[in-house]
Amino acid sequence: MKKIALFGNPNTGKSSLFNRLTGLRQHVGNFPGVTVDKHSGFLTINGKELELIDFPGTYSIYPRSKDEEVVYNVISDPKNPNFPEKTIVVLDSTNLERNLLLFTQIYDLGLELALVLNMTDVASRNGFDINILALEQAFPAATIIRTNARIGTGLSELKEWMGTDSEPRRTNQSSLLAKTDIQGQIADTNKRFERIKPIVSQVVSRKQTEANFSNKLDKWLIHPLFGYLIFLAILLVIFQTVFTLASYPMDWIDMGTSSFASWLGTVMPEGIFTSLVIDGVIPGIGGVLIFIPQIALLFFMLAILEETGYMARVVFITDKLMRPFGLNGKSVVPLLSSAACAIPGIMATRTISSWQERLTTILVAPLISCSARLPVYTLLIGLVIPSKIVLGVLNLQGLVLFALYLLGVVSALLVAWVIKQFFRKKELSVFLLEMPDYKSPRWANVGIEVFEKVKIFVFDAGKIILAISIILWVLASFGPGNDMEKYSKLVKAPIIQSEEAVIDYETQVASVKLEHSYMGHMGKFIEPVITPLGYDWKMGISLIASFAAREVFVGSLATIYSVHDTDDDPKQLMDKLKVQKRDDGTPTYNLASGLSLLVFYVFAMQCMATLAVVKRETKSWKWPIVQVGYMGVLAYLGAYITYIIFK
Ligand SMILES: Nc1nc2c(ncn2[C@@H]2O[C@H](COP(=O)(O)OP(=O)(O)OP(=O)(O)O)[C@@H](O)[C@H]2O)c(=O)[nH]1
Ligand SMILES: [Mg+2]
Repeated sequence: MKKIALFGNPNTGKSSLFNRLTGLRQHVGNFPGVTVDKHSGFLTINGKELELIDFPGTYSIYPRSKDEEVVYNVISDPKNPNFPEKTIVVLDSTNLERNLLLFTQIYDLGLELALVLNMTDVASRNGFDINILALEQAFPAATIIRTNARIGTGLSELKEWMGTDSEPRRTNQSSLLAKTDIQGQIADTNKRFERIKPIVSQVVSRKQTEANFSNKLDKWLIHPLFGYLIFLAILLVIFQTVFTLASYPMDWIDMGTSSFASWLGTVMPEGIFTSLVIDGVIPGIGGVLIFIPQIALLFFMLAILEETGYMARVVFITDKLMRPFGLNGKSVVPLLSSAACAIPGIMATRTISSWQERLTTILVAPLISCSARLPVYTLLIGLVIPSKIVLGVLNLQGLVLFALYLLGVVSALLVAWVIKQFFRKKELSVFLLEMPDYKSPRWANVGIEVFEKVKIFVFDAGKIILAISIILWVLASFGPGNDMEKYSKLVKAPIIQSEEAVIDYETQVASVKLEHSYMGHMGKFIEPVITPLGYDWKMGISLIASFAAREVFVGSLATIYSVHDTDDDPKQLMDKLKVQKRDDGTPTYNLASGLSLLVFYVFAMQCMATLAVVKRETKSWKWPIVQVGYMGVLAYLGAYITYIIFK
């Protein structure tokens, strides 16, 4: 079958054309780097079936990153199964000078090609006048077609060209440089711009129009001071929304799953299977559903920012700040989103086209303190930090909370810097980023984006989360021999059958059972390892249980210390923890062990949902394992040092 390739700079409308021609739904976004892999679709012209391949946008055929290699690999090798018979190079008519670099590189290879001038509407709105005759003279071997992919003008002409038979042409690969010849590529790029400049000045003339809408807005939005302030304000709004608005549906989901579970408890016969469903499967499913509101809301807002073109400005103004750390401007939104939850944050790294920078962002994102750490922070701070005023106005507890968040951010940047030293990859220093015009968002695109993100999370990450929930349930519900039964019989049954006494009895039984379960044994087993950090086996159990999710820490401590209803009265658990003593009579939860636990929670990778998403996004178990490893080492060392200092 005849293959036709779509090449072009990022954000020139390749995917829009592809969708128009093939009727498929490729994700389109007003943001460079939306397509990160090639996609093919089929169409029939004059009874002949053709395969159209949409490639990721690149500024040059020489790759600057892994995902851009796909273009070079195909075009440098006529034997490649995807080597096209015909090639369409899509150019943004408002920026010919930059777009022609890639075009001349492909033109010189002698392929059968069409030069598609897209965005003609934007060009004429901005007063550009393009002299087609002069362009034809400069590139006689190419067919020039003008299009507007948004509404579909010029498509019939393009289809006609695609349908005509072409004579087999000998491609001329001699102008192609080696992929690794960076010096040669830079020299070649400079030479090409020398050649392009006079062509552009002949082809393009521009009427002096008033500063257009986009330019006027940009005066403020990429202003060196106001740009940042506006961005911060927008972020504040996003977080507030994700935090507050999402908390309602999250509460409903939480309530819904727990009341469903307790209802099931009343109708199902008592036994292992019921316990599996109620304590393993339903909390597992609930643990997946609970993240949906945050994911949907965040991506709804990010999709709007992306569609309008604002995101490209964010990338532009933050890029310089992030480069020294091996990150780029596109890492900013994922990292900031991680303060709400690392899961949508990591999923948002898709827009980072450089694999190295994307991986770095993914690896450090969970170091940013997320909302699940907050209950743990609050409990422990309340326990070991006195509520007093320091430096005149600051509350010490608030200050510690702030310090924990700061520790997360600083360590994320430092780790990113360390990762950069590992990679040491030479990237071409020419970084071109263009500002797309502001456009009003297309709601269909926003909807598709939100739906896709939620779907990926539920189906791919959901499976793993459910599996780990069940494993944890097994560990907590079974124990060696029949110790669990034996010891729980020793708990004295209440003499007076008041409701309170019964609940009290049940929570004590649960606590004894947990102590003698596999999980309890694991807690005791790891005790020697965590004693240097100032922890005992009870904390050990909670640490293991909170591998599922950090907030489980509070709940499992409540079970161990036989406190029921932490939701209604968190003070009850705190009071109980305050009076716990070690063997030598000192309090279990003192400043040193409390701070050590806090530091542990800043660093430790205790969220299976995040791991599941990292596995999904990096398509291998390698990176989640690396993440658990390095964060575990940080957590252990950090907690150890903290304990030594404050002991
Ligand atoms: N006004 C106007 N907008 C267009 C035109 N063609 C595409 N767009 C818009 O430009 C943006 C980018 O389009 P895409 O099709 O995603 O561009 P792409 O070249 O595939 O981008 P990458 O995959 O990132 O390289 C979208 O918001 C489109 O709706 C056009 O001719 N006129
Ligand atoms: Mg695309």
